[in-house]
Amino acid sequence: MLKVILVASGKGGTGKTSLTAGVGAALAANGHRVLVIDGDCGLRNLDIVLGMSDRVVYSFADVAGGMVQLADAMARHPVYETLYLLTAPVRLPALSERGMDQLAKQAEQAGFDYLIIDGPAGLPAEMSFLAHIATQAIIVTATDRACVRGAERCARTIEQEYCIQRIRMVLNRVRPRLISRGRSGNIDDAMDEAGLPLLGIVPEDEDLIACGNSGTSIIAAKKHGAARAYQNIARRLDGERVPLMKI
Ligand SMILES: Nc1ncnc2c1ncn2[C@@H]1O[C@H](COP(=O)(O)OP(=O)(O)OP(=O)(O)O)[C@@H](O)[C@H]1O
Repeated sequence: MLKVILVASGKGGTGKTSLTAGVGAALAANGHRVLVIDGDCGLRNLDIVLGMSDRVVYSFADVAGGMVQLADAMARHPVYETLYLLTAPVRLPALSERGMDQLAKQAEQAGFDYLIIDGPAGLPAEMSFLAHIATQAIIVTATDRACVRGAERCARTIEQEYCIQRIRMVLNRVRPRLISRGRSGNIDDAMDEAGLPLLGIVPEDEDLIACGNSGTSIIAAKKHGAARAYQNIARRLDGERVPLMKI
């Protein structure tokens, strides 16, 4: 059965796109059929991080609006054959819940196991349409208190307004040295402040920045650091019990 996962955050730039690309590639590398959608209307960049800018023509809004079928609109990843991308429209489109339902239905009929939506930061108007089809959410946050507070607010709204019950948190850009010196919030404090179960932690990893710029998959490039963290998260999404990585 198709799992539809919304990746969201309170603040911008917390690592949603990097996580969507990394976890999507990890799930595909583990044999799943994965459709990733860039939900950041007007500010799309998942195609760049996936190295697929030259492959995208249609957006998810074209499919939801009935202008094109999913099978004709989605683009296949150059390395992972079971990973597909549907990009975001360049302008904010008129969306409908019915259109989004049709999109999810087509994804299910096409045999996808996962549909991962790289959502916009915060809670703009289009969020309600993206959240409408989601059955679970991942909130991505840094460990600093302001960011965690934003994550908590975002999670609460997603739960109350869009009725998504399964919401988990990923702590990104975790820097153990700063934590041990007391200069960065620690993992327990972040969990207490957000009141959310932890799906995973991703260490600060400068290779991510280089990979994102060149469109190289971090999963293909290395086995440790953020790549390992994304692999662990993919396995947990799949129901495996995987201990938190030591960083
Ligand atoms: N664990 C990490 N270590 C180092 N850099 C990271 C990490 N995660 C993300 N980044 C970098 O942070 C920047 C923002 O990440 P990303 O684009 O994934 O965030 P976003 O939440 O999707 O942003 P937006 O809210 O603007 O859509 C990028 O340059 C990315 O390479």
